[in-house]
Amino acid sequence: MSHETRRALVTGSAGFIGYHLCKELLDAGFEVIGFDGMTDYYDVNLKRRRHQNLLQNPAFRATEARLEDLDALRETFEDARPDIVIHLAAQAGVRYSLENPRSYVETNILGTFNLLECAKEAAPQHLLMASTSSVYGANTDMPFVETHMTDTPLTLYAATKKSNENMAHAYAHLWGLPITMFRFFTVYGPYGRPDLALFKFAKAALEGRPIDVYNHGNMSRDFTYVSDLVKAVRLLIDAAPEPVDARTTPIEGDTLSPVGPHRVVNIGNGQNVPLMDFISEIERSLSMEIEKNFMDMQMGDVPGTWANSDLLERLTGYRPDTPVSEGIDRFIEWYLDYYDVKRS
Ligand SMILES: Cc1cn([C@H]2C[C@H](O)[C@@H](COP(=O)(O)OP(=O)(O)O[C@H]3O[C@H](C)C(=O)[C@H](O)[C@H]3O)O2)c(=O)[nH]c1=O
Repeated sequence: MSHETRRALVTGSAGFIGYHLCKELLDAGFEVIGFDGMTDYYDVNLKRRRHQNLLQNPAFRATEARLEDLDALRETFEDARPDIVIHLAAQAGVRYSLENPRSYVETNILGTFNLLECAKEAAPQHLLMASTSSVYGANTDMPFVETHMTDTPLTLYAATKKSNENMAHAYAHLWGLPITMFRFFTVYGPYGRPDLALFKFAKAALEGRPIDVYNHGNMSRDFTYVSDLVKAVRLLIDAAPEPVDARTTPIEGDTLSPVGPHRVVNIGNGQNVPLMDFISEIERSLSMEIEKNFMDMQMGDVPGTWANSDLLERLTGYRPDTPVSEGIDRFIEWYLDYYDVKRS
């Protein structure tokens, strides 16, 4: 490996987005050090398989430990000596935060605090961390722009992610640590999380069961294809927020903090797709009609999301653009193969 090789530490490397990001970084020539708690929020075998796939590449290695385990995290940082840190490990999921709120505080608040402390000591060139479109909460002014109000979270999940944005701001200000926070919009694709709508809908349909459709289908999402998202993250690595005294030309609509190298960026597809259209695309892809069980709005859910991705494009020259029809086809192809589904 050449001296030029950059080392990236990725937390949540066995997770859905982490897995795809590690692949993207390995393809781009990074040495990648993964860190994952392998929690049993969903099927751990899927997480194991993702790590196994990554381990095929000699430039990847990983530690299995929880973020809450400060000693293990510190040891990983000392071993990795990362140039770049990408913090994706989290307790994710909107609705599960009503069932098990404590896990969000433990992983997202305490775990992220540990991560920030380790990053402060390791002083990487750039720390990039995941936030979520859920921070827009009760805001209905769409598309969501990064400068919109995010003071009305509807779940503890959103509240912990907004706290992460604020904690990161304090560390950027106090210690000069360059931090980019990305707000992800409903990510989907192969190797996706089993609790996400696409996975649940495809599984139920193929097993001949009805799907639960929330708010009687009157919802919409900015569904973002995972390969687009990880490409955006990779490009943002080289767009670190500058220190306050080294700034040149301002960027229109930038969220750069006036008191530290901290910026927030939406990563979304820029399309507001009605839930029923998303379901129709799954039916088209599977060539079958799916039985629907229409339900009321779920507590804490937001009716719609839609990203303004102008800032991402100004920073990287790129904006996600995979249509849901294409992304769903790629997911279904993966699902049928991975679970060895025989169709008549
Ligand atoms: C699981 C499920 C979902 N839905 C609806 C609810 C939404 O309108 C849409 C997509 O739901 P999904 O759970 O895939 O994604 P979000 O609720 O947007 O949440 C996800 O994206 C955000 C950004 C994160 O930050 C969360 O971590 C992530 O879980 O389908 C149903 O109608 N039935 C179902 O069984």
